Formats: sequence, C-alpha cells, structure tokens
Amino acid sequence: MLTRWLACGLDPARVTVLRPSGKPVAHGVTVVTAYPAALPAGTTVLLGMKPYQIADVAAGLAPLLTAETRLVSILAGTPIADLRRHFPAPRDVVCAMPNLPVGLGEGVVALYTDAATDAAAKADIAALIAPLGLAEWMGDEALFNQVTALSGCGPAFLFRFIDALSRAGEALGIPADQAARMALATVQGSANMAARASVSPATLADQVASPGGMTRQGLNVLDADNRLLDLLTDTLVAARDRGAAMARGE
Ligand SMILES: NC(=O)C1=CN([C@@H]2O[C@H](COP(=O)(O)OP(=O)(O)OC[C@H]3O[C@@H](n4cnc5c(N)ncnc54)[C@H](O)[C@@H]3O)[C@@H](O)[C@H]2O)C=CC1
Ligand SMILES: O=C(O)[C@@H]1CCC=N1
Repeated sequence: MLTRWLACGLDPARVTVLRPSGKPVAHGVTVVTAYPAALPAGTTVLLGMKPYQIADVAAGLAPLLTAETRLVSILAGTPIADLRRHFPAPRDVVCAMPNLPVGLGEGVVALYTDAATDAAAKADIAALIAPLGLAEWMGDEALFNQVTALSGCGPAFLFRFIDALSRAGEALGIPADQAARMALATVQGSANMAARASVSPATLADQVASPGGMTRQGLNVLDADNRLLDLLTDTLVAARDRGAAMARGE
C-alpha cells in the first residue's frame, strides 16, 4: 500500500513506520522501533502487524490514540468490535482488506466501517484507498471474511492456477520455460480482455469454444459435476472459516 501511495506522490516525510526490526522501508520514510511520546494531530494509524499481535501492539499504541486519530486495520479476521475494544479512543475506525496487487494500483480493497465513524472520515479514507485499485465498501461486516477469502487471498489462488496451467502444459510435453511464459501471458491477456469486455467471463468462455472444437472438450472437463466451481467454493470456504477461527483467537 505504501509503495503505491509513494508512487502516487505521497510525501514520504508524512509517513512514519513502526517496525521492530528497524529496517528501512522507503527513501524519506521515518522508521522507528519504539512508540513516540505522542502522535501529531490528524494522524491516521494503519495497523499491519499479524492479527494475533493486536493485544501486544495495543498495550503500546492505544494510550497514544485520541478521539481524533483515525484507525485503519488490515488485520485479517479482526472485526471492528475487537479493534474498538483494544483501541477505545478513536471515533473513526475502518477495516480494510487489501490484496497484493495494490502495489501496482491494480488491487482490490474491501472496506467496512460502523455507524460511529464520521462520514467525512469515511470519505477521506476512501480517497486514500482510491489509488490502490478497486475499492468496495461492504454493507455487512458478516461478509468480511468471505471477501477476504475472495479478493484478499485470491491472488494466491490465481498464482496457483497459473502454476498449474503451466505444469499441465509441461505434463503434455511443452518445454517448462515456454509453458510458464505462455500460461502467465494467457492469464494476463485473458484478465485484461475480461476487464474490458462488455459480456461476462462466462460468455467469453463460450466465445472461445468453437462448436465441436477443442475448447469445448476442455470446458466439459472443468464443468463436469461443477468440478471447478466446487473446488473454488471449497477453497473460499476454507479460507473464510480460518478468518472466523482467527476472530475467536484460535
Ligand atoms: N499478505 C497479504 O496479502 C495480506 C495481509 N493482510 C494482513 O496484513 C498483516 C500482515 O501480514 P503479512 O504481510 O503477511 O505479514 P508480514 O510478516 O509481512 O508483516 C508483519 C509486519 O508486522 C510488523 N511487526 C511485527 N511485530 C510488530 C509489533 N510488535 N508492532 C508493530 N509492528 C510489528 C513487522 O515489522 C512486519 O512489517 C496481517 O494482519 C494480515 O492479516 C491483509 C491483506 C492481505
Ligand atoms: O493469509 C492471510 O491471512 C491474509 C489475509 C488475506 C491475505 N493474506
């Protein structure tokens, strides 16, 4: 997220990162290893540590936050009530679930906030998120683990798909390096085409399939007994359920 914000012109002097390693983050960005005595007025705090670290981090950070500090969390499986319990002072609290392509400005960020959060803060945070890619406000927090499974975890599932397409080509005798290049370029071109198309991906799939041709035979394998759909549903369910377990502290 920071990479993209800096690329879009965010002044690095406005950013401070707290990370225990103290390793540099980006040119001009201050890195600290301990909490300062106070935060400047107007600070937005973005939580990006592992979800299970919330209590440890709150012990040092919560006393620095005021009603005016805006709090944005990207912690998976961490509902807004948990954030408010650990960080009671801020009025404005937003859950954001980004995915890795935000670094290119081609990510997806699911967003949720509650009624206590000011409309102006919501608008400011929407503006902050806008350069990262597609932003989707969720009306129902109960769906947050579901959208995390779809778009937050989604890049990993797509990377697996690219790898599997490549390895399947290799299994059919295509040299490994060529199969890898062709699988990646096929997914990239197809995603770009789907993004620009006026018809759905399902219709596009049918357009590739010449009647009685090769593609239809392949689609028949993916479609038999909803094989691909069931596989992906099971995948999202497993990821979603892990989010629910993390919210229970497991
Ligand atoms: N990896 C992904 O694609 C996504 C991750 N997330 C969330 O981002 C968070 C980080 O996950 P990863 O990037 O996988 O982990 P990571 O290990 O890359 O990042 C963890 C960060 O926490 C910092 N940290 C460790 N201890 C700390 C402490 N006591 N106080 C403050 N900072 C501390 C580390 O310096 C490190 O930068 C998690 O909450 C995860 O749920 C959310 C969306 C997508
Ligand atoms: O694996 C995780 O828990 C986080 C959530 C979305 C992507 N990574």
